[in-house]
Amino acid sequence: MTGFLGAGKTTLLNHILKADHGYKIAVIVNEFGEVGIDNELIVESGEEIIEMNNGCICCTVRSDLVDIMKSLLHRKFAETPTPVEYDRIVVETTGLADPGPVIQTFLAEPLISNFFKIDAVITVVDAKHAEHHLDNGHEAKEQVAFADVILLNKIDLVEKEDIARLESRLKKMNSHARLTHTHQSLIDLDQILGVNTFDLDHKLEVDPHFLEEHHHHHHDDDIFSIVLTETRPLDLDKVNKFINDWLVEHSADTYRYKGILNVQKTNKRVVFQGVHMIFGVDTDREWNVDEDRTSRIVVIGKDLDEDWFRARFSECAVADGSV
Ligand SMILES: Nc1nc2c(ncn2[C@@H]2O[C@H](COP(=O)(O)OP(=O)(O)OP(=O)(O)O)[C@@H](O)[C@H]2O)c(=O)[nH]1
Repeated sequence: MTGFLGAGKTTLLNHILKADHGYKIAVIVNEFGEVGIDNELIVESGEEIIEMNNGCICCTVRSDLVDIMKSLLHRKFAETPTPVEYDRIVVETTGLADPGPVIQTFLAEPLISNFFKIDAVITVVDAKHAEHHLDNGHEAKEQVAFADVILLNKIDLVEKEDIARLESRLKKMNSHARLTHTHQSLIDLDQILGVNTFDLDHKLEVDPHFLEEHHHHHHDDDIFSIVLTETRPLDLDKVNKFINDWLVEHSADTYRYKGILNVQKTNKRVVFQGVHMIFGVDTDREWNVDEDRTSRIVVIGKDLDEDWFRARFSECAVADGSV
């Protein structure tokens, strides 16, 4: 499962985990940024969820992916203290991952290619922001080009003629993939699980060299993440002001942001996330008694003004530190 930052991958994953499809699914999630927030946003499902937060699945931690797959194999078939049952594995890549090297990892390692089959490369496309991302970087293009199934998501945010223009652009980039329009990544799971549409010849047409061992993916250095933390409770009015100023001054450079905030006068966690100008703030569960209530925001973007974010976030703390 791939797709640019904020396209709707975790939303799709949650849809898969909540649905009544009868499969046991193991999930591997790779997140961009040093602090994992996705794990907090994935629904409780009792399925095995393995996080990879130490780097990008398509380059620096490809060997970790191999180790995780081998360990899943071992835990299914050998007698181990931590057995796990699954019939399928869903891998959610980061929004900046190039799918080619990830696919290559599955095919190049004999133990993995003997026991696992790639069912489909599913690419979620953000109908609102895709044109900007396709125009400004190579990752979004690769993700579309390598897809077997494309979810053209967030159709609620765009006009019909914009969807038609984007759809025709996507079809020109990849005529092989099946394309479906979605809202909140809601798709009939028969269209994405057990579809057996992975086509190696198609991938080789996209990139004749992608199976070569030395293939190396280079991320644009100007896209990076910063993590903001604050141990003091936050004042909601100040947070609102911070977010307003952020959207006015920095929405173009902030590709994706997610945060879990400890706001004064509420015992619930405040979850804040967005993509460029489109953002949402909501409360979710209550903080657990022993839980560390440090507020954390991960911001991923282009040439981020780190000093501005740090200074402004620290001003959101309540003046006297009261809860
Ligand atoms: N309006 C609208 N918002 C959506 C839709 N699908 C997802 N979202 C929202 O878009 C934001 C990003 O969704 P995620 O599912 O977290 O995206 P993602 O691809 O996992 O993001 P990263 O893992 O950070 O790359 C969230 O706030 C979602 O609630 C949709 O169809 N319409």
